[in-house]
Formats: sequence, structure tokens, C-alpha cells
Amino acid sequence: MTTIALKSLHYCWPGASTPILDIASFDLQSREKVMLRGPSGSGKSTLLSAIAGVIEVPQSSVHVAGTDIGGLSGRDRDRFRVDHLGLIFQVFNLLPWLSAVENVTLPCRFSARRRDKVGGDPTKAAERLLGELGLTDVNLLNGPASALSIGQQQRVAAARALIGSPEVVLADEPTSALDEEAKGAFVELLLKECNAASSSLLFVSHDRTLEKHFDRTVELNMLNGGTI
Ligand SMILES: Nc1ncnc2c1ncn2[C@@H]1O[C@H](COP(=O)(O)OP(=O)(O)OP(=O)(O)O)[C@@H](O)[C@H]1O
Repeated sequence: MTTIALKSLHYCWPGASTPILDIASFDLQSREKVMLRGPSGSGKSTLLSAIAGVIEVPQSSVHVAGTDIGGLSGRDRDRFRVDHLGLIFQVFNLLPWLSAVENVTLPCRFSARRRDKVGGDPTKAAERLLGELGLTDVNLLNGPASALSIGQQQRVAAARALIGSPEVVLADEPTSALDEEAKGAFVELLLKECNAASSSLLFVSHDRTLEKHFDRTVELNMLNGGTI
């Protein structure tokens, strides 16, 4: 089954003279784990924004988890995003005044679907996920997120993306702040948890050493119809 289906995807940032995205077609299958590579400025983050419905891409076809994103109002896109997508960014965007566990349960506060998929107490689910990702210290789990190291914040961001088993996890260079050993270990954990949640993963990275962990690698320059 296809989880992401893009057809004739074009996008030009306001004021730019050429489109940054010009993609004839791209599919991501259910449970597939794909690495997206491309030079800096080639449009990788822009592509994730189009898939997440953060930017509008008129006259393009973007289907995610069976829904035509372009057919949704802004409000429905926000609802769709929290119901069906897990997002991990380069900057982890944790709420510093909440604890690690409270950050992880946030999607369940905003999405009944994610809460139902947890099928029990979201706090317990958050603690389980954080434990799987190697965070078990109760003081860390219940203390403010502002007290966490970069590597710990990244695990919290991953658990927040995965809670309630979204169909798709989009990760934008989440390993860029980590050393070589920590990068590989984090990707392995992320893939294991995506498998457990039956989530597809589109993972942006420049790092060729991580390629071996994924089902396939897609070069944005090859997808993009000669815009670069
Ligand atoms: N909000 C925005 N407004 C206008 N132009 C933008 C905006 N965001 C990105 N761009 C432009 O779109 C192009 C692609 O940026 P994008 O961040 O998608 O690339 P990237 O491949 O993710 O880069 P990097 O690997 O450096 O993160 C760049 O030229 C950038 O300046």
C-alpha cells in the first residue's frame, strides 16, 4: 500500500524565479524507510513541508495516508498533521517548561485518533517509548525538557513523533548534532520503533554513512526535474 503519493508536484517560493520543487512522481510505501539526500538548499525541507501540508502546493497532487492534502482547508490540514504524521526536526522544538514525558504525550492531547491508537494511558505509553529509546531515569523523564542534553532531547522528539503510531514519520536531519556513534545508534532505534508502530519513514540527511540502515535512498536532484 502507498502511504505517500506525489504527482506533478511543483512549488516556487514567493519571489523566487525558478521552482524549488518540480517532481513528476514519488511514492513511499507503507512501512517503507527511505533516506532523502540532496545538497544544501536543494529543497529537502521544502518537500517535507509540502508533504506535511505546512505549505500549499496548488495544481499538484499530494496524497498522504489516502488523503488528498490539497483538498483540505488550513484547519483540516492542521488536524490531519497531528492525526497522521510524526515530525522530527533538526531543532527539536520541545516545550522547555514541560517534562520529557509531557512533551511526548502532546500529540495525544491534540489528537483523539493518536490517543485512541495508544489504547491506554498516554503517560505510560510515553514512558515505554522513552525507555525503548534509552531514557529511563525518572528524574530526567519528569524534570523540565530544558535540562536535557541534545541527544536526550532528540530521543524525546522521536518518542513524540512516534506516540500513537502515525502512518508517516518525517525526520529533517535529526542526527546533525550527534557524533558518529550516536547517529547510527539513534537511527537504529528510530527504525525499530517505526517498525513497531508500522510507520513509514522519510528521513532527510546528508550523511552517506547512514544509508545502509534504510530500504532505499532517494536523491532529490534525481527526483527534481532539472531545477538545480
Ligand atoms: N520560508 C521561505 N521563504 C522563502 N524561501 C525559502 C523559505 N524556506 C526555504 N526557502 C528557500 O528554498 C530553498 C530550499 O530550501 P530548503 O530549506 O528546502 O533546502 P534544504 O535542501 O532542506 O537545505 P539544507 O540541507 O541546507 O537544510 C533555499 O533556496 C531557501 O532559501
